[in-house]
Amino acid sequence: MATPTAPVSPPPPPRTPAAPVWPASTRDVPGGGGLAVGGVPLGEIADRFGTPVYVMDEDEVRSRARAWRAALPGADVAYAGKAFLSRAMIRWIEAEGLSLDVCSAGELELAAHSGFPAERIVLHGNAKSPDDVRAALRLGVGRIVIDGTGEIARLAALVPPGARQRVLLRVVPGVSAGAHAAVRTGVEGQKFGVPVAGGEAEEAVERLLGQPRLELAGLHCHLGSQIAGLGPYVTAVRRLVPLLARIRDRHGVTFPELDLGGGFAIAYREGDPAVDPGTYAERIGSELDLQCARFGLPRPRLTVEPGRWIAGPAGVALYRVLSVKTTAGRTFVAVDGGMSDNPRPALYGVRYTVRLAGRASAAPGRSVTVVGRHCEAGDVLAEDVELPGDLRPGDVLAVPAAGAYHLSMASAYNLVGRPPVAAVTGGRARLLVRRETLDDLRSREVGE
Ligand SMILES: Cc1ncc(COP(=O)(O)O)c(C=O)c1O
Ligand SMILES: N[C@@H](CCCC[NH3+])C(=O)O
Repeated sequence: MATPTAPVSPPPPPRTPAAPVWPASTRDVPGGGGLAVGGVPLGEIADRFGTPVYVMDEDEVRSRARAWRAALPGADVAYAGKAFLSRAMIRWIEAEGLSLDVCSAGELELAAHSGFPAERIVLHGNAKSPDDVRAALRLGVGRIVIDGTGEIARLAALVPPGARQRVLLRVVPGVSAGAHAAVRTGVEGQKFGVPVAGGEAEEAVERLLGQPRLELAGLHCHLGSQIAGLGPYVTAVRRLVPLLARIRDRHGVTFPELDLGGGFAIAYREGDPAVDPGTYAERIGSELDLQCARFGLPRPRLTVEPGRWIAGPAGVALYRVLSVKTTAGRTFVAVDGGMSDNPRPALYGVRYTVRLAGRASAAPGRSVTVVGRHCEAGDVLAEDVELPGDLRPGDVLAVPAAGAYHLSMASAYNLVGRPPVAAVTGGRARLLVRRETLDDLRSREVGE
């Protein structure tokens, strides 16, 4: 009788390596002083600028920007400003040689007034307002991404006679990817782009090619956000290159550019996978070569649009503990910020890790839930995290991976005012953006 063999399970898919959650400059302060980032003790930052406060590690931002440029020589790396934008951030991105993706006249004007070259700016938006488009044309942005067929004639009509605006067409390749349904933009049935399936994209290309004031330079797609694997990007290339070939066959046009968007995952908690730019470059680059060779197309210049990957891990949010309360067997540590400065837990169910930052503690840890100060039970930052048992009001807590989509999505909920941003580098901290004060909020009240 044959010996029964153990059932053979397929080999596990290759996992993206775990990524650091804290900026590379994070250290323990000697003598029990807690944590430091960029050479500055976080407790000192909390005392100097107040809490909540967002700390951006300038060197971390710059090295992350450089990582994408180094991984993709010759490609265009456009930082997606929606993740976090401030004058300093714009200057760092400019100095590192990146382009900038904006999606409103507000982001665009801030970039232009901060000296960012307009030709390196890409304007996005599924519903660009007349102000957005006018600002883009006045400032001379390099590319405008067309999101729908209805936009084509409207935009062309605003381009002054004799001028030509370079555009890309945002297409939907039918690829479902992203950490939450709300951020999956690569599939049909959501508001962005023009589907490849069913010929809609080809129809839009035809219309664009018929507009002498628009210069269609290529296709764009953005699959979604917080995408940890590369499979979706490979599939997108496999769908977009055949579309490029169909366009070439039908219209005799070969586009010089292909923009594959952003969406690269970062780690929010220890052990989370993240995208590695080098691996992306290798995998997507070789797929692009393969598909282009297959269809006899020259390889277009690639654009990528990382937002979160550059800004997220460079940011640390600091809060002060306001209360520690044990109720019905659970301990809640409430801090002086929450869903008004970080709506991500409430929007996408994301949970963060937290550390005591203002001092060291030898007290044994206990499991607590860190909550915000807002009027909702869902205002939770971190669930069942281990923090020292002697945690008390006044302690400073630090939340990592806080540089992207926190402040840029912050609100004035409960009229607490948005936190300031301080940059750290080389042992020094400086204020980039001041706190929104109650006077700021009251000054908007102009009627009775
Ligand atoms: C068009 C476009 N490009 C780039 C990004 C940046 O995404 P992420 O911050 O996930 O890299 C976004 C947002 O998801 C986007 O909508
Ligand atoms: N705001 C989302 C990502 C959406 C990206 C914008 N296209 C987040 O916090 O994860």
